[in-house]
Amino acid sequence: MADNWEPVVGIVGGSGLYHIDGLTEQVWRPVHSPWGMPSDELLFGRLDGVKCVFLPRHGRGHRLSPTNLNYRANIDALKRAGVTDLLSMSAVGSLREELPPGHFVIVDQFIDRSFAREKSFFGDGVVAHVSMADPVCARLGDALQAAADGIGLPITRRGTYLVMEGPQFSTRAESELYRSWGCSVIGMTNMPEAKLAREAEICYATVAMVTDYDCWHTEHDDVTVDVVTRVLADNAEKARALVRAVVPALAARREVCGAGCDRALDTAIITARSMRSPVLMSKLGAVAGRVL
Ligand SMILES: CSC[C@H]1O[C@H](OP(=O)(O)O)[C@H](O)[C@@H]1O
Ligand SMILES: Nc1ncnc2[nH]cnc12
Repeated sequence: MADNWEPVVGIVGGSGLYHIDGLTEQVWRPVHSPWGMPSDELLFGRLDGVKCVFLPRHGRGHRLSPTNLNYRANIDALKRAGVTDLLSMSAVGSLREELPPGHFVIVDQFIDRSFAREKSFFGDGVVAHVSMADPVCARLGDALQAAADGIGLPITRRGTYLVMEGPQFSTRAESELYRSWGCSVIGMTNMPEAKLAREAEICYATVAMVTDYDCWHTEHDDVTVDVVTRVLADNAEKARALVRAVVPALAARREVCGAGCDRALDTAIITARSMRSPVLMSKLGAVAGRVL
């Protein structure tokens, strides 16, 4: 590993989290991507001396819907910005009684039911298949757990996040179906974000912040934006505290990721070198340059 290797922590802020506290040397800068326009400029800065890059997932002012987010441009831009460790901060509905609004979950699995999104950097001309068996980085998950414990923030270590297409919320039958599948929380954005982070060899972890009980719970109102908004501000405060607590711990990383996220492409590309598309190869420079 190069002597000057330095972790860079990326934070994707979801609904309600449009900035983070305590960033020094702050500057918003556009990052251009061959995959199109990211959701917004990226906010560069330092937290306790650690390089950080923040991206509001839906753009400042929440302009972009989950379906229309350019997930590839977002991840490519974060990779270009040098991000090694990415924290996805996401509002979710709860599918379990024991995960009430205000509670946080460190997600460890996903079921991807999104269907109207570009899900890979690869394709005809450069075909690749990365493993998604363990879709989040266990090292980041451990660090988030320790940081949450350190600030007395109750957090659940494991859970499955069901990704729906949206933008409408689920029907009651869908909500009950996902509960019967054992899912813990539901949201609209973490896929293909997690898949693309894996393809880009960025360590990724999700902090799912519960805002509502979706529509299955007989003793709670069905989810609406109003219901969600009532909890968002509180959750955002806790999320900022968690980010501040975890970032210094991530700075201690001085070696390759034990979970292997940063080498995901070692065994993924199947297209013969002589047959690879020069056009796609040039777009893949930031994401896959290490192995191309
Ligand atoms: C405003 S409720 C629905 C909205 O909130 C979540 O967004 P994010 O994951 O970016 O926090 C959910 O996925 C929906 O996009
Ligand atoms: N119930 C819900 N369904 C989908 N996305 C959400 N984001 C917050 N609450 C949600």
